[in-house]
Amino acid sequence: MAATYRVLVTDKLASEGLEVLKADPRFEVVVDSKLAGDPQALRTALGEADGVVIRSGTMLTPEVLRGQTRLKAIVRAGVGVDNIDVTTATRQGIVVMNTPGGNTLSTAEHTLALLLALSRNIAPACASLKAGRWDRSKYTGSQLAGKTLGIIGLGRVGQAVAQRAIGFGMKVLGHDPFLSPDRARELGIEPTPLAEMWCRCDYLTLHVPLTEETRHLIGPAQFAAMKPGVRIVNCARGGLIDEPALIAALDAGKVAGAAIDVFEPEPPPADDPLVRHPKVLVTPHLGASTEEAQISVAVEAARLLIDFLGEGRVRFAVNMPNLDKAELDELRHHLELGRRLGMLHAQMDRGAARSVKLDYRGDIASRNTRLISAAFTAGWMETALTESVNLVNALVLAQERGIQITESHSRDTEDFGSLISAEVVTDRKTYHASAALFGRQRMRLVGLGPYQIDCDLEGVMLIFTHLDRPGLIGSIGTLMGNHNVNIAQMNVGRAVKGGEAIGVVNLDSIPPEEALEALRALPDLYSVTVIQLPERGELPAWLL
Ligand SMILES: NC(=O)C1=CN([C@@H]2O[C@H](COP(=O)(O)OP(=O)(O)OC[C@H]3O[C@@H](n4cnc5c(N)ncnc54)[C@H](O)[C@@H]3O)[C@@H](O)[C@H]2O)C=CC1
Ligand SMILES: O=C(O)C(=O)COP(=O)(O)O
Repeated sequence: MAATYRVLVTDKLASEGLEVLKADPRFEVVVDSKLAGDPQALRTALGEADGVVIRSGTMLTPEVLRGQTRLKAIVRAGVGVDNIDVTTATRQGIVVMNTPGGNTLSTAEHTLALLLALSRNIAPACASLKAGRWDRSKYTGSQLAGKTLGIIGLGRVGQAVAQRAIGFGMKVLGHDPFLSPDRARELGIEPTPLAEMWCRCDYLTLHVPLTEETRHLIGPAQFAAMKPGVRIVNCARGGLIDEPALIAALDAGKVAGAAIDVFEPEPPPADDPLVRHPKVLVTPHLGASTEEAQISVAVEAARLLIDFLGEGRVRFAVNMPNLDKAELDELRHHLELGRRLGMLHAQMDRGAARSVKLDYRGDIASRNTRLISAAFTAGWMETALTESVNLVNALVLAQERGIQITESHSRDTEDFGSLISAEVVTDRKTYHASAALFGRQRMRLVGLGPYQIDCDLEGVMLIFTHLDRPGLIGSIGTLMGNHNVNIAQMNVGRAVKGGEAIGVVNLDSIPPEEALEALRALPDLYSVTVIQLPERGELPAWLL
């Protein structure tokens, strides 16, 4: 059987992960770590891949990702996604996933290893002895027990470090805006504002992601506020510490020592002053480099890709809500209903969009409606945009265009188990349409403008407004027949007898232009629109 999906692996991945991918006949695996150092070749190779697995060595920059049309998934075998331009990936409709948890313990242990090695001068003492010296007093260290450790970032790694430091008899202070003070106390950590942390700690360790907000979290002002003789460990990301400011603080004696596992850039230049500094202990980004962590993240990365590309299941995505297989199976038809409603709106009114209001009623109101709104938006924008729109990027693309997509929810419905209504405001008009599923998957249009209607939301639909009078519907039928266009179904709706009414005719083919001209010339026919939707059962690739 020929493989369906091509997966590129551009960083060193444990063979156990590669085996998981290779064992699935749907997957062709291409391993090429040279690509990580060649952005142009990487860009070209990604053009022929459905998924890519990376670690921290591959930079997925905007230049590499822009314009990628085949690539659907990026999996980071590890935690930090700062080497991926997630914004560009999202705009391109590419899901970005990571494997949190798999390397937590190894990273926490490495942090403790650095903390101990720094305090006990392990590296210089080892080098000295190997050079033939027996220098015991020069390498007198400092004990961890009884000292205060400040942890910035109390996520998985930060908490695991806290637990271990407490085991060494340290007092632990912590700062994390997303951990409640009560939970921190339960973990034995004293929640502490950053300003207070600097002046109270003998040791500081960082465990936050690198973002625009955390870049240079520690700079000259923070070093100035620190307790003299503080020791610093960084096993998170190089950009978190302003490196020249750290060197100055080390030289001034304010900081007694630093242990650094991560750099900016990686690898650092051979003459990097921080790497060469005598008070700095360095390792080459080894936090996650244990056999156990590497097997765990590689196997998990492979499973994430198989689940996503093979089954449409989204786990550990950083740029879209997670979606498991059962939920996707259950929501699939509602997602498609939302998408078709969006496609209908786009064709009913081609004015400049201002806002969209989606109203969810009944059972569907308690489901993941944000995804249905994304599906609506994808359907609504897909013909207008050159880039492909899917569940990942639809809401972002709308937001970038200044279009607000809002939702309302209500458990009550009058006639339907679940009802989705969309109101789109453009510079021309405000248009309203509602749809519901009949049975599990029959998609029905049940409201158009002020009218109730009931017809299949599929294929070619001729929608017309007209005066509610005898004979008009018959002449439309005759006209279609004369042009050899077969009518599959016909439905009419009206607000009052003898007033303006709406008609929806499901056709087997698109009527020729002469037929439409003849229709428009019929007396008492006010508007005619031809809508083209997917046929019954047809789903886009991203919903299969
Ligand atoms: N050296 C290595 O090999 C490894 C490095 N890492 C790095 O460690 C970081 C943490 O990993 P995990 O603990 O697994 O991630 P996590 O997502 O569980 O924890 C990150 C924590 O940082 C907190 N945070 C975010 N901004 C903050 C701020 N401004 N101040 C204080 N806290 C803030 C978050 O609320 C979260 O609790 C990763 O983002 C990655 O950069 C992770 C694994 C291996
Ligand atoms: O998981 C992370 O964030 C790490 O920093 C580990 O990086 P690596 O996969 O070892 O290149």
